[in-house]
Amino acid sequence: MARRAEEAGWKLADHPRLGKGKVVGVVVLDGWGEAPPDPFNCIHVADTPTLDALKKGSPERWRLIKAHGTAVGLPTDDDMGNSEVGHNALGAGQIYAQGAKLVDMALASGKIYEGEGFKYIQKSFETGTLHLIGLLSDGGVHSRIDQLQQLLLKGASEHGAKRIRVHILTDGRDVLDGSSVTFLETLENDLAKLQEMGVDARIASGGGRMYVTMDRYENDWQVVKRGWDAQVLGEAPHKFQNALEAVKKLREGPKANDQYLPPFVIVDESGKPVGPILDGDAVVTFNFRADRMVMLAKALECENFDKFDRVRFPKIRYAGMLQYDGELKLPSHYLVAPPEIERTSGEYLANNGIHTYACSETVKFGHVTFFWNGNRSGYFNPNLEKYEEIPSDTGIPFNIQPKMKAREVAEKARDAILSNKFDQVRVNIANGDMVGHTGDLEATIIGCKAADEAVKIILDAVEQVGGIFVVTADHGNAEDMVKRDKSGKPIRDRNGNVQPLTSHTLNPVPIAIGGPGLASGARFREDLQDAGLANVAATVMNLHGFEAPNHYEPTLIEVSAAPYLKS
Ligand SMILES: O=C(O)[C@H](O)COP(=O)(O)O
Ligand SMILES: [Mn+2]
Ligand SMILES: [Mn+2]
Repeated sequence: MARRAEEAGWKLADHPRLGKGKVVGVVVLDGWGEAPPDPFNCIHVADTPTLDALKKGSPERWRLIKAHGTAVGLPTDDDMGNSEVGHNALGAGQIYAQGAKLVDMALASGKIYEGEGFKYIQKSFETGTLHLIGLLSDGGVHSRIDQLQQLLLKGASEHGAKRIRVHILTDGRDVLDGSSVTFLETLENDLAKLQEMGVDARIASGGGRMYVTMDRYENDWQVVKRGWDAQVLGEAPHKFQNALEAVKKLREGPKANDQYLPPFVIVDESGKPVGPILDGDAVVTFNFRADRMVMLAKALECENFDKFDRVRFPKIRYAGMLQYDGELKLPSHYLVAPPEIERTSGEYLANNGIHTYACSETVKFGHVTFFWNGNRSGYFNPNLEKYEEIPSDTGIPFNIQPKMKAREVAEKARDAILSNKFDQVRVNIANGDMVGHTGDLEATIIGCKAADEAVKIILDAVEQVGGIFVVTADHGNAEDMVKRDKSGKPIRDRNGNVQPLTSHTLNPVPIAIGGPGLASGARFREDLQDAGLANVAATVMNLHGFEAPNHYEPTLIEVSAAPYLKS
């Protein structure tokens, strides 16, 4: 093994001051940023003694790091962080231009229309319909409406599409609830312009992203089926002649919101759906992010498919905005090549004999495995790695069960740490993020407390075996749950009500290191004020007793011969 690693350039140098053989517990708190104390900061309001103690510990072992914008490969510093880019950066130790940026570049240069993917779907433009399916918002996490507009207006119609049908998924998760109406108006406006130009362009179906289509990690295939029925078969419980009317009306339903709108189809005067997907059509899923599109990609592309009854499997030309799964090569056609994230810390550590255990519940399982490993789902070395998934609750919003599976995940991690079989035990604790996205403050406070308790279970196990811990997060969410004005004050309506912020934030996230196995002279450096998530991989490698490769973002820690002094 050592020889092979050396030959392929995978061998890591020994760290001059940090030894090997200590278990390193790596905890990623999903959606856990740092913000000033405030009634809408659910992390502050919640009882979180474990995380509080880490923060109060000392600046040598607790600090903040950037988790948004260019620090994680997003187009601008106005882009909030998200799990995909966050875990990519944490695991890869390098900053890659991410999907949003790659699509922007391909559109700006026009290269998107010269690529194999576009040329492939273009073959259907003469006689078939072009269907565009995806998340309609400017959230920039899974998709962006301006990319749809450019692809639609400039691209497809200028390149010969004569009949276009858009299948929308309303957001309210990466953007404010209720904003679906404005995005829809923008889209209708664009479609009207296309119609004036002689293109038969319409919305064909819709539904809320969390209830229709955008499930992930195979948590609930019924979500994808609901979308399939509306988009492909033209069948849904709600039928409207106009999409704006559909969304406005369906939002009136009890507990209805953008994320969970029921599926609807648009029909003509005779009640016939205006845009089912038929043989000979082209389909583009315009989300650039993989996790919540790859299930639909499977349904659209795989001959053998048993997840639900598709009823009809149309012969289409299908392309993803990006390729969503590089190993399965799915979809096989795509408009923009995904980032090639290489030489991740997981692969290095596997090549240097490190045994790794990774665990999360279903809704975040791929985050701590697939995203962490540079969008790769398998093991690097099955003899050294074990990935375990705890099934998430299905069919309910997470504010109903805000504790989620935090305790179960922590207990698995505890057992893995105590087993002495693993060098690294890595988990994602989902509550801050998943409950934060519901906009329900009370539930989020409960979720944050549950996450803190989970961290305690893991830190206690680390303590017991004389190990080391790293506790950090992938981006903010639960620390700010209200829409604010420019000065930071919550915006209130006439009745004094605030609008919950369901999305992620631009805030930095904490990172804490410690544990009895951590060398007494190890401390955070002071010269890396601008450090971000990509600096964590080198740090973790150090804690395993290795130097990080030169092309990695620098480690956050330094080790002096003498113990550091608490300030
Ligand atoms: O997919 C989601 O749930 C949100 O759009 C983003 O959340 P995540 O980046 O934390 O997964
Ligand atoms: Mn996340
Ligand atoms: Mn999230």
